[in-house]
Amino acid sequence: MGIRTGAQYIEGVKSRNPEVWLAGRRVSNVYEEPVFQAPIHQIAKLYDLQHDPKVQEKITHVCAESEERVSNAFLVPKSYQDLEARRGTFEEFAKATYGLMGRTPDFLNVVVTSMASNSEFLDKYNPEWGRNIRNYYKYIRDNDLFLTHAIINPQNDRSKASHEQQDMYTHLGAVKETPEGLVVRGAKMLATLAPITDEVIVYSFPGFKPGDERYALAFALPIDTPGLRIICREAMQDGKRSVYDHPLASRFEEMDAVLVFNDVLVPWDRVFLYNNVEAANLLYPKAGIAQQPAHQSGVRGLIKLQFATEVACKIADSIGVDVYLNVQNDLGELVQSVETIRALLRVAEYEHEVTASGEVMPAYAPLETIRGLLPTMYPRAIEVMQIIGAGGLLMSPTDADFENPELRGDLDRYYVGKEGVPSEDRVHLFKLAWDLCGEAFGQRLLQYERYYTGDPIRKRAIFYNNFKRKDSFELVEDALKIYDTKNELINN
Ligand SMILES: Cc1cc2nc3c(=O)[nH]c(=O)nc-3n(C[C@H](O)[C@H](O)[C@H](O)COP(=O)(O)OP(=O)(O)OC[C@H]3O[C@@H](n4cnc5c(N)ncnc54)[C@H](O)[C@@H]3O)c2cc1C
Ligand SMILES: O=C(O)Cc1ccc(O)c(O)c1
Repeated sequence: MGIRTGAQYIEGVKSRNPEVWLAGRRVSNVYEEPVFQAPIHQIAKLYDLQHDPKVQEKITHVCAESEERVSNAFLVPKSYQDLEARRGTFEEFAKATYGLMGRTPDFLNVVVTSMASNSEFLDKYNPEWGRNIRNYYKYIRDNDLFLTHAIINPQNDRSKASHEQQDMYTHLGAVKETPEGLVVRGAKMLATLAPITDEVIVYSFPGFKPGDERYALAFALPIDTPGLRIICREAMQDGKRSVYDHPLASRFEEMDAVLVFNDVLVPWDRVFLYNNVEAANLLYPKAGIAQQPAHQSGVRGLIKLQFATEVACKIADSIGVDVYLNVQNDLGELVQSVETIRALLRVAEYEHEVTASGEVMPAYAPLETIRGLLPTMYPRAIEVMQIIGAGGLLMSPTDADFENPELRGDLDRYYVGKEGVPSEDRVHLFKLAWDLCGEAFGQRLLQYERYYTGDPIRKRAIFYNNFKRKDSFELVEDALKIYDTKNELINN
């Protein structure tokens, strides 16, 4: 089949009835659920983009193996040009959502592509695992599927390993083997967009300890698999809020969910790893998922930071405060943050690494630096927006107020911005800013930037330890050598 249209994606959503729970009730029809309507249509828009003649060549290619047109997210990069082509897809998808939706289909499509192309290390443990992930890659590529993922254990007692939790199946684990497959029980988080996806993939970041064997697993399933329960967090919009009052929150909310597996059968051909602590700990570093998906995260994060920066600049300009040095300093800092991430992305692409099989990956150090910096740069952009918007963020009336002729005169007079900025435009802009920096919707976007890639503190510590292990510290070594006054080496 190759690239799907938005209508085909929606047909898929309508054809399924996953067990979704929202605010205490079972959602009877995911497509008709007001909370999911806008995000479904945002995702559909991305599928339609793949058919838009203006960008089709930029974001898709004809796959040599299937001879069908597929997303560039399914490309196994072999050159810098392939990285550029893949970046094209990430960029167009992120621009269409202002970088606010992190788990658009391209993200997990890259994860699975990378797992499949680097799956050989699994053969040593079980040749079926590598074969299964390679077949799964072809399946999602050829059917252009949209996946969610759940890789974190629920937050119960983080000071204890999975096998030390109060209940053996609080964390998702294997219960038994059957001729048809593996039966799994327990919970995983935090499956973003789960209710409106086609499939779920489960794997883990490293950290398994001996004794954790039953929890060391990776697999994928259709999202409506019997026994799989999706428990949504509280929605941040009800699907009925005005687009004028909430220009972003009304459209771009990504639902997050805990997945509960009630003795779910995973067919053997969908098991990628099982009962093996060593293999599970190697999955993240060996299967390229530390690097290939971070390319998507970096491009998307750049566009989100750029968007927040533009919003901060526009609100400052609309009320004439960007004539002040302190405001220019804050806004200049945000523009420099954008430039920093942009430069790091280019370095990651230019200084790409080539694996033994010839696969090209963006370079680790600049990608990891992006991952280290965005969790503070994005919250800082939000803080600057709050500081510049100040009380204005809290004086916005609603579109209903603008529609009331009794009030309209006052609104036009007292909510006006600097010359040339009518009140309705100024209020609209401040509402856009409030969605980002005040609403629960915006707080989630901030929390996402802090944690989408794992705990930023531990990630930076790993980065430092890798640096220390590999760097030869030759500048310091050289400076410690003893030279005489003519700069001749006396003592090595
Ligand atoms: C908006 C959002 C969307 C997400 N979407 C997804 C998704 O689609 N799929 C998915 O699988 N995951 C998703 N995640 C989850 C994300 O991967 C985790 O939030 C992230 O890995 C951090 O784990 P945690 O939240 O369990 O925090 P924890 O690991 O519980 O950390 C909590 C705090 O304790 C500290 N801490 C915990 N353990 C240690 C330790 N061993 N040493 C030192 N300090 C420690 C941390 O520094 C942190 O401050 C999402 C998260 C957010 C916020
Ligand atoms: O670290 C990144 O930037 C991207 C990334 C890769 C794999 C994951 O499972 C994940 O949640 C996030």
